[in-house]
Amino acid sequence: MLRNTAAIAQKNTTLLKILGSTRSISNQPTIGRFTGKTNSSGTYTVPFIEGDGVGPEISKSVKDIFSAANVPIQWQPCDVGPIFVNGLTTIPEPAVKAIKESLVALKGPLATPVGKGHRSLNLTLRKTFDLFANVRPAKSVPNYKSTYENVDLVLIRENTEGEYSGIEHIVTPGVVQSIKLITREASEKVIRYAYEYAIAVGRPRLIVVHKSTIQRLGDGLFVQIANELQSEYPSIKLETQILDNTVLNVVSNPTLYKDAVSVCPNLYGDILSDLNSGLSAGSLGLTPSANIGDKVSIFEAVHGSAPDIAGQNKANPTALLLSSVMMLNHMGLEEHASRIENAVLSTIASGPESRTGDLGGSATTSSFTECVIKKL
Ligand SMILES: NC(=O)C1=CN([C@@H]2O[C@H](COP(=O)(O)OP(=O)(O)OC[C@H]3O[C@@H](n4cnc5c(N)ncnc54)[C@H](O)[C@@H]3O)[C@@H](O)[C@H]2O)C=CC1
Ligand SMILES: O=C(O)CCC(=O)C(=O)O
Repeated sequence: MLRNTAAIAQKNTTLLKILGSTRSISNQPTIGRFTGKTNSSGTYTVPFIEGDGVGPEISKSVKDIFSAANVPIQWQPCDVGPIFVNGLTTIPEPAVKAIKESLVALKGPLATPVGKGHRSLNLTLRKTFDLFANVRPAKSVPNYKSTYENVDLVLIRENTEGEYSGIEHIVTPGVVQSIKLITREASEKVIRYAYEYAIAVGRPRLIVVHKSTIQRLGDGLFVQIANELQSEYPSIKLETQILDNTVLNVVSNPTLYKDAVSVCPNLYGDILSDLNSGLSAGSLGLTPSANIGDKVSIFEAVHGSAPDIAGQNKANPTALLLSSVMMLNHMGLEEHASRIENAVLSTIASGPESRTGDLGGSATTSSFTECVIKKL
């Protein structure tokens, strides 16, 4: 057993030398730490919401790789099909109970009907468990050339309110009001988390991205709170940047953000993180994310259900795999995390025949998965 662990560690060190430093962060901020326990057989139970569209295909990839890597996790299928209570979209009680017990879950993409039916289940999950911070790292992959090189961006998005509050009404026919809600409570939670995250990962700058020149009260409060908290985090340099400026800077030279963590209100974060994915890989297929709450955290790819390629064995499972790697680090299973992460990255690094179509390769979801398993 010891010899095995030593061999794995040696293999990991060698791979890390080839691939550069690890992408997902094993140093955890002090807020939102995992407190779950293993069951009597030494494994963790983790609810798995496989999701819609490409969800089941990429979820199978994660399950096959975890099984081959002997990760001490027992998946629990988790159905979040919507239930309406007093006209509001809610998550079924068994799913809520399972996630509250496990304190962690992995989630595939969930599709949202446009303009009718249930409200977004993604947002409902974030609200139900108060997952106030959405961490979205976007990093270039070694040996995979895309338009930009050496991209290494970390964005933290407010995750429970802002433009996603869902407070809308018709004032009079032809006039609609959508409310962007910004509260001190939610803003303080995400900004404090962002400071702590910057310390944990050793990035000396925190950049608050905002548009308080126009949204003077809402974004103004967000910026004000960042300024107020600064004295508690003297090792972190706080900067404020207007959103349009950030967009220009990041597409002109993403390396300007290499030593920074950015934090912003909800919708800006949604859009900027897709931009960051485009800069790091030219595809959404690589970008993971963590939805962090004080007790519960849910890990998911940044991308959606990709209906255009669903059911065709074409989807890139990397974003969900790297989300699962973030989850393993969060749970303190760092060795398993780096083993899977290195196998995934070295598969992509091996060349076009082992990459999926979104990265210009010829691999299918399942052949990519087989390749990762061989590299474990
Ligand atoms: N967190 C979540 O579960 C999210 C769910 N959605 C939902 O997903 C549905 C589709 O949304 P879209 O706007 O089409 O965005 P999308 O992210 O599903 O797709 C955008 C483009 O990226 C490609 N793509 C996405 N994931 C990929 C992967 N793993 N491998 C290869 N290519 C990939 C798609 O083929 C498509 O061309 C909608 O119902 C939306 O509400 C959207 C974003 C996030
Ligand atoms: O729930 C949705 O349909 C989209 C959610 C979203 O924008 C996100 O996950 O970033």
